[in-house]
Amino acid sequence: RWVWKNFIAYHPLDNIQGPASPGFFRGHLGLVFSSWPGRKWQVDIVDTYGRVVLLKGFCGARQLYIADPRALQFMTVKEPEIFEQQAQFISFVLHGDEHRKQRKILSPLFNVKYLRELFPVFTDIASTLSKRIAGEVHNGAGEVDLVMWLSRTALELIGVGGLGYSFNALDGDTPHETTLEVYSQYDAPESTEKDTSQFKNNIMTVLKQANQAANPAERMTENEMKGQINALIDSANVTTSRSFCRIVNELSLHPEYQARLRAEIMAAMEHADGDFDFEKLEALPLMDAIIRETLRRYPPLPLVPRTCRKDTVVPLMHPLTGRDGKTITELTVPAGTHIYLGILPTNIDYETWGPDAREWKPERWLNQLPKTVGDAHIPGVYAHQMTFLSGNRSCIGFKFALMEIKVVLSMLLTHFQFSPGKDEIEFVHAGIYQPTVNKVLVPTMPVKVEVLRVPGEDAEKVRNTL
Ligand code: HEM
Repeated sequence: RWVWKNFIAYHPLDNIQGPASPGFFRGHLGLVFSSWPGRKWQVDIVDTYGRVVLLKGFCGARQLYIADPRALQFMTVKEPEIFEQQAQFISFVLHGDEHRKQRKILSPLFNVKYLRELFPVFTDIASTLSKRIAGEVHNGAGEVDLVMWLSRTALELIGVGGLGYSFNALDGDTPHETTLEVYSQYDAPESTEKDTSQFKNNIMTVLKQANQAANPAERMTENEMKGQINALIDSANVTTSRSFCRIVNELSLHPEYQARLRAEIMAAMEHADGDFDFEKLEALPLMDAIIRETLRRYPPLPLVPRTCRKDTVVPLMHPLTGRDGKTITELTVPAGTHIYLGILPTNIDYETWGPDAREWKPERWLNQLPKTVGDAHIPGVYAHQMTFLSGNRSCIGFKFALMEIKVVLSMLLTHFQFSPGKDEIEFVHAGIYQPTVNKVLVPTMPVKVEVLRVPGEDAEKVRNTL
């Protein structure tokens, strides 16, 4: 029956176009998740076959790669319960009502009011980062591998900002606690020394309180709670740290934008007489444009996977041409089909963004966006892009992430000038993008750093560069 169903009988997806499978057992899996050609391959298949592509998974299983905005809207906003997340991937591993309840409980911790309170804490952490980087630069300029410091900063920001717990991640080579230690120390009275307890309402306390208040039969076990905390740290840490890396790298390759952004930040700071706060940071147009553009062009996650739970007809915005030459205006997706939601190809679609869609061009956000951007009805929660996804599984922490990026960038640019080091940095796909050099799959990002201002000292030299 399995052979009949999968290989002989008519299958509704067989009319969709796609590349030939490179092998029976792994199908295209090696290519979807490969580091080379990785991201480029995902864009190429959409360019070649259309915004829905038929791929093969294990033992010939049919899979779909989808980058059609209406289909993405349908799967993530209209029918997210049918197109469920695969548990082994990033994010909260809860489904249905449990997921909805948890999201509702946590939402207040990600709103602007709460983020405003976190601003000084973020600034402190970013300031420590500047000291650490300055400590690695001798004689005013040198190459620094920024990936380690930027990763540690992201960990510390989610630790203190999200969990009310300092990992001391910027304190040299201290090993980091496991979730188990963080979780149990958090309960213990002697933990107060490490506990940044001005944030009593952090994710950990809110989750614990909600769990205790729940009906005993519905309570999460301690292990499930730890799983949630782990998922949160994972979701928040690598995505954000890789975004820091990507933006710093782009600024090092585009010195004119780096100088303009530095001038924008310095002007706002001087105007505020050093009293730089959340609102002022939010109001910097070039900063916003650079972040939007980097996250659009280089989303840290190029795709997210889903599984279709029941036979469903999915509408399309862009009709496809089937293998039989006829037009397809909707897809019949059988239960059990694995689907990749194509974030990257949607973010850089020529029809939406115009002929410069694949350039890194922050200027587009400072001018009026083409009408086609609005007409595309991209369902994403942020800036017409799918980087933080859409619907009830969209990134709950995206405003948190944006504030982290803004605070870190403003601190870095008012202390340092970045330019390319001797090795070219290549961002490769390793589930998420990571910076590497010389095709070695170890996160590395050596960038030339010139100190413009020793942390804690006057900004005279920075002013002179403007
Ligand atoms: C630039 C940085 C970030 C990017 C690009 C990003 C992207 C995403 C994406 C694409 C998803 C959907 C995953 C899926 O459904 O399969 C997601 C979910 C999630 N993200 Fe983020 N994220 C970022 C930063 C953060 C931060 C800083 C936090 C926490 C402070 C966070 C917390 C979460 C959580 C908890 C979920 C699961 C939401 C749910 O299932 O209801 N993320 N993120």
